[in-house]
Amino acid sequence: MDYVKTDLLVIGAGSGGLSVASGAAQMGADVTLLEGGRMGGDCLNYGCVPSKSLLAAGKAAQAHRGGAAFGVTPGAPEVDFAAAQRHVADVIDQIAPHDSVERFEALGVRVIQEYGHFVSPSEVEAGNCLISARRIVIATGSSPLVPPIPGLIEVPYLTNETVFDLRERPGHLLIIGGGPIGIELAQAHRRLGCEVTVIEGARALGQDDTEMAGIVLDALREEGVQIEEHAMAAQVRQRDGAVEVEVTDGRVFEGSHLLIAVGRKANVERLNLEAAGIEATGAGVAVNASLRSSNRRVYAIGDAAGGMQFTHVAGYHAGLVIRSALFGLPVKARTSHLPRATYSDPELAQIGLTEQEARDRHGVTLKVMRVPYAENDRARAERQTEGMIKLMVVEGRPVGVSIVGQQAGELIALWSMVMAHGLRLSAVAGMVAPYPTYAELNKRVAGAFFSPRLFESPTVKRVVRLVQRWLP
Ligand SMILES: Cc1cc2nc3c(=O)[nH]c(=O)nc-3n(C[C@H](O)[C@H](O)[C@H](O)COP(=O)(O)OP(=O)(O)OC[C@H]3O[C@@H](n4cnc5c(N)ncnc54)[C@H](O)[C@@H]3O)c2cc1C
Ligand SMILES: NC(=O)c1ccc[n+]([C@@H]2O[C@H](COP(=O)([O-])OP(=O)(O)OC[C@H]3O[C@@H](n4cnc5c(N)ncnc54)[C@H](O)[C@@H]3O)[C@@H](O)[C@H]2O)c1
Repeated sequence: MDYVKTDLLVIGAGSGGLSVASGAAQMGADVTLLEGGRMGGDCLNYGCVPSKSLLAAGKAAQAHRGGAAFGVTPGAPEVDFAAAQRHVADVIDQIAPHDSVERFEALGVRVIQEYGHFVSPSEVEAGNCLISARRIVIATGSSPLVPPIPGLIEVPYLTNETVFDLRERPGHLLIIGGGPIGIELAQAHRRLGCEVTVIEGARALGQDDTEMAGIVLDALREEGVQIEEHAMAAQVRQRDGAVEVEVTDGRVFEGSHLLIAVGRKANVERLNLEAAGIEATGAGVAVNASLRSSNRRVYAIGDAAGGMQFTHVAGYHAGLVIRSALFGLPVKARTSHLPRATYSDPELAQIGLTEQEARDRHGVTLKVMRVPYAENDRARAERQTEGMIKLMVVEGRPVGVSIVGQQAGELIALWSMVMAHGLRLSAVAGMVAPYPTYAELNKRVAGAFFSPRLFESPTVKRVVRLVQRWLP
C-alpha cells in the first residue's frame, strides 16, 4: 500500500473536479485527483460535448432541406451516420488533451486513475493507495438512471453512455424521457435521418415554461419527431427484432432501438460514505449552502451534490470550494443567477423564475414583458423569426427570463450577470447592442418595461411641452 498525504483530495475528474484541481494546484496547494473512469467525466465523454456535436451534424443536414426561402434549391441530404459519429468522436479528441492526465500532472496535480472510497473521515483508499487529506471534494458526478420498468433489463437499450458509439443509423429510435437529453437527442437523430418517437410520462421539457417549451416541441413535431406526452412507460419487450414500449394507458410504440433518458442518479454508491460520516439523500450527497457535507472536511459539488446538474454549475461550485478550502473564506452557493439552456433548434434558455413560478411567488406585483423574435431585424434577415423572449420583473428588477429561439443560450448569459449583481433593468435598457443582432432582443424586452412609463405618461408629455417652450 502506498501512503499519500495531501492538502486537497478531489474525487472525480469531470467538469467540477478538474476545475477544483487545476485552480487549487495553480494556487499552490498540494492536490491529489482520483478518476476511476475517463478523464473529463460525463460532459466531455458522454454528455454536453457529444450531444452538441451530434446536434451540429443534424443542423448541417437540416440546412440542406431548408434553403428554398433563400433561393437555394432544397434537397434531401445524404447523411453518412458513421461519419457524423466520427465527427463527434473527433470533437471529443480535440478537447481531451485539456482534461488529460498529462496536463494535470504538468500543473503539479498527483493523478491516480482509480475509483476511491472512504475508509475514515479523512482517508480515502484508491487502488493500492491510502490517501490522507486535509480537505476532500466529492465530484463524482451522476449516471443515467435506469428505471425499473418491467422487461427493460431483458432488451438491449442505449443510454447517453452508449448512444454515441452507434455507427449504424437506427431505423427508428424510441426515447423514453422527454427532458433535455431526450429532446436534444431526438432532434439530432431525426435530422440525421432516423424515425424518432419520444415517450414522455408527463409533459416534455416539463421543467421549463410551458409556453416556451411548446414552441420547441412544435418545431420538433414539424420536423417529424413523434412526441407522445402523458405516456408513462410501463412495459418493455422485444418482438421479431423490434423493441416495443407499452405505456400505462395501453398504447404501444415500436422501434428498432431504445434510448433511456429519464434522469440521473448521483454517483455515491461506491464511495462508502458511512465510513466518513457523510449523509446522502436520494438526490446525492447532502450539502449545506457552503457545499460542505455532514463531515465538515468534505465538500460535494456538481451532479454529486444533487442540485442543478449542469457543467457550468459544477464549475461555479468549484470556484466556491477553492475559496473555502484554500483560503478559509465563507462562501454561499446561490442558484438564482444560474442559467440553463437546451440546445434544440430553436434553443430554450431559462434563468431565475418561470412565469408561473413568478406568479405564484409575487402575485400582482409581477410584470411580464414579451418580445417576439419576429420583431428582431437579424431574425428577419435569417428567417429565424420563431421564438420569443419573456421577462419577469418585480419592482424594477428581473426575477426570471425565458428565451426560446436562435442563440437563446447565448442571450441568457447577460441576464446571469444582471441577476448575479442585482442590477436594475435600466442597466439592460441603457446598454447599446450592435445592430442587427439577436442581442437587441435583451435590450428590447427591458425597454418594453419602460416604454409605457415613457411613451404613455401624461406627466412626461407635460414636462416635454414645458421644456420645449423654454428651450431657445
Ligand atoms: C447527454 C447529456 C448532455 C448534457 N449536456 C449538457 C450541456 O449542454 N450543458 C451543461 O451544462 N450540462 C450538460 N449536461 C450535464 C453535465 O454533463 C453534468 O452536469 C456535468 O458533467 C457534471 O459534472 P461533474 O463534475 O459533477 O460530474 P462528471 O462530469 O460526471 O464527472 C464525475 C467523474 O467522477 C468519476 N468518478 C465517479 N465515482 C468515482 C470514484 N468513486 N472515484 C473516482 N472517480 C469517480 C467519474 O468516472 C466521472 O469521470 C449533459 C449531460 C448529459 C448526460
Ligand atoms: N443542455 C443541457 O444543459 C443539458 C442537456 C442534457 C442533459 N442535461 C442535464 O441532465 C439532466 C438529466 O436530463 P434528462 O433529460 O435525462 O432528465 P430529466 O429529469 O430532465 O427528464 C426526464 C424525463 O423523463 C420522464 N420519465 C421518467 N420516467 C419515465 C417513464 N417511465 N416513462 C416515460 N417518461 C418518463 C420524466 O417525466 C421527465 O420528463 C438534466 O436535468 C440536466 O441537468 C443538461
